[in-house]
This record gives sequence, C-alpha cells and structure tokens, in this order.
Amino acid sequence: MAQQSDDSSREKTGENLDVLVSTQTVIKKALDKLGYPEQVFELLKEPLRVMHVRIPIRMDDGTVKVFTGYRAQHNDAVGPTKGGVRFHPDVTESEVKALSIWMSLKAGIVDLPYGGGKGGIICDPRQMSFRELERLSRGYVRAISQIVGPTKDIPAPDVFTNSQIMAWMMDEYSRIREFDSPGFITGKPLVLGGSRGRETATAKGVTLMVREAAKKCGIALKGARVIVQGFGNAGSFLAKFMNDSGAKVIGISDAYGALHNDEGLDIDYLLDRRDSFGTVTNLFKETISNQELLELDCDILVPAAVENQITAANAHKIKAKIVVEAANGPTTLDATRILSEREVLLVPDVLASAGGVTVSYFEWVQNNQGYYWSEEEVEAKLEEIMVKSFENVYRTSQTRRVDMRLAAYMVGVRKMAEASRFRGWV
Ligand SMILES: NC(=O)C1=CN([C@@H]2O[C@H](COP(=O)(O)OP(=O)(O)OC[C@H]3O[C@@H](n4cnc5c(N)ncnc54)[C@H](O)[C@@H]3O)[C@@H](O)[C@H]2O)C=CC1
Ligand SMILES: O=C(O)CCC(=O)C(=O)O
Repeated sequence: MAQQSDDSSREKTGENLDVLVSTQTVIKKALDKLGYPEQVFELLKEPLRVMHVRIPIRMDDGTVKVFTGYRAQHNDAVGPTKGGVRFHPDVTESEVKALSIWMSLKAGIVDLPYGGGKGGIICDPRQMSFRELERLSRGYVRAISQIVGPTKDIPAPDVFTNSQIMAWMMDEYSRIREFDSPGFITGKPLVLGGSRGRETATAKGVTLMVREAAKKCGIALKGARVIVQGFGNAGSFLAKFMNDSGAKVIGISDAYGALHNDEGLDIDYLLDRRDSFGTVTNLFKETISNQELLELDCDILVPAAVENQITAANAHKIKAKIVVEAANGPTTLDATRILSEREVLLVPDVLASAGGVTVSYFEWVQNNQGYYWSEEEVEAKLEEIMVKSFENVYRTSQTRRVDMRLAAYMVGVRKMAEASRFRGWV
C-alpha cells in the first residue's frame, strides 16, 4: 500500500514511495557494509517464492466476488518463513514482498529460527459481513495450503486481521490436513492454543523500545508527551501502556482522522469505545487530520498504522525527539535521512515492532510442546530479547557510525546471509 492517509494536501516531493525499492536500497547498503559479495544481494533482494491467488467467494447477497491475494516467502535458509496476513483495499504484490523481507530482518534481529513471510488480500473487511469474512479467510487458506504449514510457513495477524480470522484459518488448515494443527498459525484465541501475551506483544515490545530510546536521550517517561498514529492492535495497547507508565498521550488517530488534547487523552475511554478495526474518531466532532497529528509538538512519536506517513514532505516538520516505528514502513528513506540529520532518534520498524513475531514464536513453541506458559513468563522472555536486540542495534549504529535503520538491517541480514552461504546457495 503506497499509503496516503486522510490529508490530500500533502506536498509532492517526487520521492519514490515503493517500499520494496527502499527496502532493497537499505539491504544493499547493509550487505556492502558487511562485505558480502553482489550474489548475496541478488539472492536477498526479492522473496524466493510469491504465490498469487484468486479466491472466489459467495457473498451474502448470492453474488460471487473474486478476491486477489498473495503469500510471499522471502528466505527459508534459517527455518520456516513466518509473518502476518493483512486484509486491506490497498494491498499490492510489491508491498507484500517488502513486508516479507522485513519479517526476515525482524527474525534476524531478535534471533528467531525463522525466515520472513507475509500475506495479503485486496479487500475491505470493514465493508464485509462476519460470514463473508469467514468464507474469505477459509478460501485464502485453501488457495495457499500447498506452500504453508507449521514447518514451512506460519501466518499470523496483521492490519485488519485478528484472532477470530486466525481461528478460521487454523480450522480450515486442520480440515485439509485431517489433523488438528495449532502450530500452523499464531495469534489464535487462547482456547485454540494461542499464547498468553500475544495480543499485547507488539505494543509491549514497542513500549520497551520507547523506554530504551528515552534512556539514551535522557528523556523521563513520566510526563513525556506521546503521540500515537493508529489505534488498532499495536497503537491502542501502546497508548494504554504509555499512559500506565506515566507518559501523557496527547494524540491518537485512526484511518479517518485524529484526536488531540494537550492535557492528555482519556485512553481507557477510547480503548473501550474503539471498534474491532481500531476506529474511534467517528465518535467525535472535533478531529484533526493524520498529517496534522504527526506534526504536533511532542516528545515521542509512534507511527502505528500504515506505510509512508513520514516523508520528505513532512520530516522537517516533525517535532518529536524520538520516533519509534510500530508500523511497518511508516518512514521513507529520505525522511529517515532528514530525521537523522536533525538528530531525532529513530527506532526502526524491523526492531521496534519485533515483539509481535517474538511472542508468535513463543506461541509456536508452546503449540509444538503442548505445554503453555504464564503471562509473566512470556513477558519476561520478551523483555530480555527486545532489550538485548535494542542494545545490539544501538551499539552497531554507534560503532559503525550509521543510522539505526541501517544498523538494524546490518544486524538482521547477517544470519540469513550466513545460513544461505552454509547451504551453498551463494
Ligand atoms: N498486529 C501485529 O502483531 C503487528 C503489527 N505491525 C504493524 O503495525 C501496524 C498496525 O497494525 P495493527 O495494529 O495490527 O492493525 P489494526 O488493523 O489492528 O489497526 C490499524 C490501525 O491503523 C488505522 N489505519 C488504517 N489505515 C490508515 C491510514 N491510511 N491512515 C491512518 N491510519 C490508518 C486503522 O484505523 C487502525 O486504527 C501495521 O503497519 C502492521 O504491519 C507490526 C508488527 C506486528
Ligand atoms: O506474529 C507474526 O508472526 C508476524 C507479525 C507481523 O506480521 C509483523 O511483525 O509485521
């Protein structure tokens, strides 16, 4: 999704907003810095496999609609591929490819035994009924069933998909295989083998990254003014955790607009009132645009919605001292450079949002063991991994004198490059 949010007045800068191209640019730089030959880039610049499927679904009114979907598997040298499935009208093949590469990098940074995968269906679930969504979820699994599975490629939730959709997908896969297969997918409801702590894991991980970044910048979290773009799984729990830690959440948004109050928003009220698609601004008369939100004065800014929100057009107007990317791809490469020149500490997506896949890994391990952990155990393990990964990336950025995004790519790409080399692929 070369996403633009609700403000059509954004300046045009001629910047390339193709997230696959920008990801490839940073992968190339990371491999060059690490001294890998060109053939490694040739291997890693695109997914090994991309499946394009067309899914005919009987709609509630009796008509048949054919949906287009994708599953991309970037690199499986380290282990099975893993990553979410998004349901969104702006999904493209190029975006799904980039998202699968980011999953490989996340797995490398937090050191999971996976490569990256990602899926998407072009649809608007906000316009579909519960039963239509069930048929689409099951149809997608039937279409990709040959290339996925607990030891091949393990899906999970992403934008506009949730634990109910994971449950239908798991059930469909179990029917096809004639075997109960909880390890086929993560982000499931607890009663179907989900992990404690998975629902809040992405936000918990981002909270830890905000904490570590604030320490580096000498900013006290208590009283810090925080803005969160997006109020879905990642954004809404993050706003709550920030609030709980004594920070003041002064702005939030969804796809339709944003809310701002310098005295702090009532996050518990908003959490209670948001719908299952993370929409809450429709309840208010006075809203501002997503672009206005991003440019407000604050200490910490967390984009937690979609791609290409901070670009060359607005990077110089960002007032935050710390930007932590909960969303995948919210900041373009030009914007990354501008923020870095302005000495804004940017914690990149492939590190900041890796808490989700980390607890998904815990879920898969628990499914394989048939033994389930307490929430405290999950959170302690998550904290250890995220803090260690932050330090690793931060140290790399300091010692190699590169920005945090390039440092994260250097850390993330190494394991799959080495595994591919040992396998004799490059
Ligand atoms: N759910 C997870 O475990 C993980 C999610 N992420 C990333 O976090 C971001 C958000 O994902 P979730 O919270 O899971 O999705 P979600 O579907 O729960 O919520 C998405 C939020 O973004 C808003 N939104 C959608 N389109 C928008 C637009 N054009 N402009 C502004 N806001 C818009 C929606 O209204 C909603 O509030 C995505 O980039 C996703 O890839 C990253 C790692 C894990
Ligand atoms: O939980 C997972 O396996 C994947 C999460 C995801 O899609 C992401 O980190 O972007």
